[in-house]
Amino acid sequence: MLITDTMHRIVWANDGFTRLTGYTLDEALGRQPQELLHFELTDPDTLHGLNEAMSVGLGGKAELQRRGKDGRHYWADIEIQPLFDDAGELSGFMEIESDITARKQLQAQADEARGSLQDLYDNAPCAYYALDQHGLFLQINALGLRWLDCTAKQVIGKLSPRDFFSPESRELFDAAFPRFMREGRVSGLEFDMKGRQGEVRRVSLSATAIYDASGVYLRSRSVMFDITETHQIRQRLQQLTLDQEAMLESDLVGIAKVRDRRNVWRNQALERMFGYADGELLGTLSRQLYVDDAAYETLGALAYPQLKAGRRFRTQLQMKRKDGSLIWVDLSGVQLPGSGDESLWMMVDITQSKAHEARMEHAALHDALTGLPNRLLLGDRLRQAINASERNGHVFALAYLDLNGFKQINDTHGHDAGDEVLRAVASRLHAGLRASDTVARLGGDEFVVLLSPTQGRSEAELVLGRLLDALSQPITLTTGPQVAVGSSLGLANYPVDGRTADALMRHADEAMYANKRAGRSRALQR
Ligand SMILES: Nc1nc2c(ncn2[C@@H]2O[C@H](COP(=O)(O)OP(=O)(O)OP(=O)(O)O)[C@@H](O)[C@H]2O)c(=O)[nH]1
Repeated sequence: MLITDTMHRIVWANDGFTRLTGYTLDEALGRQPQELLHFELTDPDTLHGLNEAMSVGLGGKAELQRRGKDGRHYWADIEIQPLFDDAGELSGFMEIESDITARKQLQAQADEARGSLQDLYDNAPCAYYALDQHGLFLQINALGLRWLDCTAKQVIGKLSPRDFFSPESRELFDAAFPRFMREGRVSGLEFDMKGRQGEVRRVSLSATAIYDASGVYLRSRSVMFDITETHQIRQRLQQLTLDQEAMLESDLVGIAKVRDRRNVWRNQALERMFGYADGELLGTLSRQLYVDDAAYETLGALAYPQLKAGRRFRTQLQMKRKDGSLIWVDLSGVQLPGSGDESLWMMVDITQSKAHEARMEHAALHDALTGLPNRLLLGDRLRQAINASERNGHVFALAYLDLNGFKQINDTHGHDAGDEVLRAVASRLHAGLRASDTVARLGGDEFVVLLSPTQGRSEAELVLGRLLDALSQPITLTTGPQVAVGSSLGLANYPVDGRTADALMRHADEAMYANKRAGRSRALQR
């Protein structure tokens, strides 16, 4: 404690002053406390306010930073009171100063701790908030506000998280919040939340409830994590699993996982495709799906080296159903990565498309009316015959055949009757030949017979003579009448009459016309 005169000069100080500042009374006398104990970090505004008050004869209170005689800084709590003489005139000031350094230090530490907690609270990677019993925000950290795109003022006491939720999430919240208030805990609830600017997040919420002494709910302590990315990945994985299951359970593709050629997994489509009951193929050897041992061994020998080399194996082959019937299968296999010796096989029943393919191929190469090979297939067979004869020196014959009087049948009995005659001619020609011979219809009433290698020309002529005999027999139409057609024939022998398909055809054609012109209905002249 000290006393100053009106000029703020120290006129008295007690022992406490000496203990606090280090200055003796003698050293202090006549000096101003400000000059004696001034410390530059002292808040100038506080000091100024105090001086102002004293200049008009008032006292005041302040917390100031001081420096003692030994240079030690300390915080002082200062209370100044004006002193008056008997006449009521201001005679000086009494100053009571106490050391509050320890308290100030504690306060500073507490402020710092509070600051770092606030920092943690605001910048944590999650939203922290508290909700009152109506579900309204009592408090929310900076990140939470950022997610909502709101200021604290806009939400505290006014809004609830549910105001930012999708309709489904709102329903979930409305059901969960009363239960949470009763049970005091909720964990990992997921909501879809949308900030005011429209940014959508998936959040996971956990909270504990705080109650007063009588068990009345006061507030929540809630934490919300942004799990948008995890949620998206989870959804993608789910979709992928669904896709995969759909694919594996596809009705069209039979799938088997195979180890040591045994089915360790299969889908139902596989069993359906091969006529087995559900589960019947599980654990069985794949041998039973093959036509025979040879097919099974051949497939294994072809496929497994490819699979081991990391390549996909694919083929089309006939396989066997449980009832023994055969199906065409498009089979592809691949080694399963990281599975040791397991491979995955996919099988598609292509029986129908194979049959369709065969029909298309037949249609492209055969005459629709008679079913005989057409010009295209004849050309192919002819070239094959030439190649074979070039290799082995055999001879063969080609005959061009054209009906006579056919137009008349059409004109008299109708086009259907004409068709019937063409079919009858085709069947007679076919019946009169060996399997290795070819009879083709070029169109209209023109046919070509390709005889496989013969012993000589006479043998060919013998066969053709029989054919012409057969053709000259009357044909009874389904409508009743009998008709007869003649035929002119021209022969070409390989290699004497030509070495190419074109040359042979031309020669036979010309020979046929020559015969027709000469009126030789069944002549065999060249
Ligand atoms: N019904 C039927 N007639 C056909 C078909 N293709 C061609 N024609 C007919 O067959 C007839 C062939 O005529 P031509 O070659 O003069 O027959 P042709 O009376 O035997 O006389 P030549 O061959 O000269 O001896 C024509 O009237 C064609 O319209 C067919 O697929 N079905």
